This record gives sequence, C-alpha cells and structure tokens, in this order.
Amino acid sequence: YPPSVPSLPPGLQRDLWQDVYGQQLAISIILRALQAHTQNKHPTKPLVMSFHGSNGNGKTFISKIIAKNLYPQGVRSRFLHQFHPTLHFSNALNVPLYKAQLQNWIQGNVSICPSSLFIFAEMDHMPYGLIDAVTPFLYHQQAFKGLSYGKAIFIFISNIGGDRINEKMLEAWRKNSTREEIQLKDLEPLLASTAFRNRDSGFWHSDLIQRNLIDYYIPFLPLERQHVIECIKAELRSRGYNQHPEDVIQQIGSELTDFPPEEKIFSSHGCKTVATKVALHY
Ligand SMILES: Nc1ncnc2c1ncn2[C@@H]1O[C@H](COP(=O)(O)OP(=O)(O)OP(=O)(O)O)[C@@H](O)[C@H]1O
Repeated sequence: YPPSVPSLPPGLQRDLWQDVYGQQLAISIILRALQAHTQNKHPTKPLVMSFHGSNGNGKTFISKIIAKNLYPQGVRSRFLHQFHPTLHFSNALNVPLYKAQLQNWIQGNVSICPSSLFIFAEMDHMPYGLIDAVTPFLYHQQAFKGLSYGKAIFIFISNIGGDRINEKMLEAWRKNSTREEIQLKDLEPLLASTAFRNRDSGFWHSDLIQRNLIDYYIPFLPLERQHVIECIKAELRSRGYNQHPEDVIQQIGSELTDFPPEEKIFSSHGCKTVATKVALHY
C-alpha cells in the first residue's frame, strides 16, 4: 500500500486499502481530499465529495468506512447524518418544507459538532431543487449566521454518470489500457456535466454544480471478476469460513451477471449480490 498519511486515522487507510477492491483511483483521491481537509486547522469551506458509479461498486461501503474511522462511535456516531431521499424526502410537493428542515438540521448539528459528516445517498432520487438547500453552507466564508461550517464534510452518492464511467472503462479495455491508467481527469468533467444536465438527477441545474461547490467528483470503476472473487472470499471469511474450495468460489462468481454480454468483463451489480449468493451456498 502507499505510505500512510500521518494526519489521518491509520485504521481509515488500512480499511480502505485492505477491504475495498478495485477502487484505487477513488481511494487515493478520497485520502488526499481528507488529508488536505483535516490538516487545515481553519478550513473556510466544508469538504464536498460526490461519489459516482454503477451499482454495488463500493460507494456506500467506503462512506461507511470513513464514518467508522472518523468518530469514536463509528457509524453509530451522532455526528454522522445520512439522508435517503426515498425515505426522508419522498414527496416532491414538500420540497420547501424539506429545505427548511434540512437547513435547520445542518445548522443545529454543526453547532454541536463542527466536524459533522453529512451523507446524501441516492442523489438520483433527490427531488429537483432540494439539494440547493445546502448551498449556503458550502461557500468559502469564515462564518455563516455566526457559525463556521468549514470543518464539516458532505458526501453525495449516486449512480449518476455510472454509464459514462463504464463506457470509458470499456473503451480503455478495448484499447488494452489497464485499469490503473485511468485518471481522474479522464472522468471528472464527464461526471460534473452529466450530473448537471441529467433531468433525472438531484443535481439537475443545481447551484451546487453551477457555483463549483463540489470539490471532488469521484468515479467508482466497474468491478471485474477478480474483484468479485475477492468480495466472495471476504464474505466467506466474515461468516467464519477461512478455507473454501476454489470451485465453490468460481461457482458463486459464475452466478453473478457480467457486461457487456459478449465480452463479460465487468460485474453488472459489482459486489452487491455477493452476500445473498454466498448465503445460498453456505
Ligand atoms: N469495491 C468493493 N470492495 C469490496 N467490497 C465491495 C466493493 N463494492 C461493494 N462491495 C460489497 O458490496 C456491498 C454493496 O456495496 P455498496 O453498498 O457500497 O454499493 P454502492 O456502490 O453504494 O451501490 P448502489 O449504487 O447500488 O447503492 C458492500 O457492503 C460491500 O460488502
């Protein structure tokens, strides 16, 4: 693994490099972003990262690893706030009310813990206009309404742009480029423009993008068979099976679908269905 970053919890780096497969690009950007943010004693702007990629590639998994390692109570910390639009913002007619509630929530919680972490999952399902409620908190400023928001972290998670990432990866694969050759600059502009232009995206025409308030658009690459095999092994280990016959692992792997149909290079749902498939065998 790359040398560890002294200002970040060692557990965070270990968990990311050891437990997450095939997302080296995302991990290295996230660690650099967190390092820069935590080293700055008086950040004037919260850190804002947007995770993009298709199903089951580790976006939620990584956000949980971050939360687990940033707070003593881990994912149960009261400083971690997770929002799921289909659960919390299900009625598009209530957007004005949700906006007011969201702003109160952020303000109240940052006043208790300046280093609060706000995770917005399923940005694809966020009602139009709602996410702009967070815009006032994200500008470079010393304080907003007497409170400094600079130490807070915002993470957005979505499948928006996942197809574009997958297309680029397929293109690279057909040109014999390796996964490691893909760089942020190959994908980041695609993600920002797709999020802004896609009518089905919670970022559609949002101030957040227009005003460049998202610091990093982080691509999650589609997982390949070798990564899925690692996920199967990890799932077996978590169930107490340390020895497992290779043919069973291959059998479970073959039950997962791949794309494109002809070449079958990438797993259609990443590692998402691995736990269920393993459960059928053990
Ligand atoms: N890159 C990965 N490395 C290791 N395990 C992974 C990876 N991606 C996914 N997993 C496993 O699959 C499960 C589901 O992944 P996760 O919830 O992170 O997917 P996601 O990218 O958030 O997908 P979705 O967009 O569908 O919400 C995780 O809890 C983890 O066990």
